[in-house]
Amino acid sequence: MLSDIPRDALLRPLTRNEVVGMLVRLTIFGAATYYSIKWVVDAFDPTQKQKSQAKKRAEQLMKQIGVEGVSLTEYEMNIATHLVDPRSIKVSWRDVAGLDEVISELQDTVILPFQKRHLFCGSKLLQPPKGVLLYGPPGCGKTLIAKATAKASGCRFINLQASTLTDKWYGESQKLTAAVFSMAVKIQPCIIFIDEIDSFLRNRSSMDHEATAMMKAQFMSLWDGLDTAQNSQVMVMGATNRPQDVDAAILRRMPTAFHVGLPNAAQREEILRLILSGENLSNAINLKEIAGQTEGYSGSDLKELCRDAAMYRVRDYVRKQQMKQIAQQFQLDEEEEHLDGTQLRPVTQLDLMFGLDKMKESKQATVTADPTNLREVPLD
Ligand SMILES: Nc1ncnc2c1ncn2[C@@H]1O[C@H](COP(=O)(O)OP(=O)(O)OP(=O)(O)O)[C@@H](O)[C@H]1O
Repeated sequence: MLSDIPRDALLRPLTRNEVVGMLVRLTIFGAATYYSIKWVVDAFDPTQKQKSQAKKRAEQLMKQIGVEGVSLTEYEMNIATHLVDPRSIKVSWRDVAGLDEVISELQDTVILPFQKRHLFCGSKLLQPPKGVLLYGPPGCGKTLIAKATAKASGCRFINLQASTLTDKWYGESQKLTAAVFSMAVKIQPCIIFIDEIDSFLRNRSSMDHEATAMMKAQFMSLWDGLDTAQNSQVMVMGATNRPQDVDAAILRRMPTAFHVGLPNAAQREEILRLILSGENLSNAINLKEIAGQTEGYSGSDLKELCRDAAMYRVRDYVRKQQMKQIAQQFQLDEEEEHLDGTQLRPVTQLDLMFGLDKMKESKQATVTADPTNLREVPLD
């Protein structure tokens, strides 16, 4: 084919127009190749749908919490799906009973530095902690406190599940870990909350997978980076039932630790009062008596007890309605006229006692199955 072109034409230098034309053709060809390859890769990527859903959700959440004009990487977008809008959190301090001391300390050490930033700027001694640990047995209010803290501080809140970082391909975990911190800095003030931090940052051992060990080391170094950035308003808040399983190096990074222990009798009474507030209670209710008989119960146990107690009157109501229908069938409705009401009867002391008995039985079964479940674990 080249032989058909006159020799002169091949040897003469290209004109300006020809060079421009060639460059344009090359650019179009390059762009077409790039987009075709991208389209094929995207079409065969099984996580593509997930990624675009995550992007949409992240954008929506960012808009909701009032972050605009911040551009996020693909990995930061993924982390952004775990953002919580403090205004959408229903829990406030009023929903936490019997933990006044913890709340007051949290207000001083965590919330104040976020809210009154100017008072903490001048002094190195007054720098807010970069890590806070809530520890204690299950069901005693750690998550409740974390949520109320986020609400009260007005900070952006990343509710990070360990699996978000760990259940990933090799290399992805490290990128996501980096994204947690870079995104938190972009949207600060921000609290990174990690529930069950022991499962994520547990004692390092020689058995650790290389990727896990690297991810932990990276997490710590990024965390330390927050310290050097004096003005950063990012805090890691961890919660655990098993502080003894958390890596010692991680515990050192959370010098401010709050023990959220099993409630004593007075605290149990407060929790019961809070849980039952708003319920229709009989005048003869004696919460002190129930509190006295629930030694070793967590707030969550007490809630379950009250739920059971409240259910007895629903069952009573349904049973009486059924009796009424049967009576009507036998034309006995005059006698059963008083059952016509649609109101539930008040919760009585007897209901609570029944609830307590049921709870005792189920606790007995749990203790037999796993005695370590209900034991309180000290920090050191
Ligand atoms: N101090 C409390 N005041 C009011 N309610 C409480 C309190 N403690 C626990 N509860 C009730 O128990 C439920 C469970 O509490 P929460 O999830 O905060 O416990 P937790 O300590 O985080 O438990 P886990 O370690 O199992 O995650 C709460 O939703 C709340 O209804």
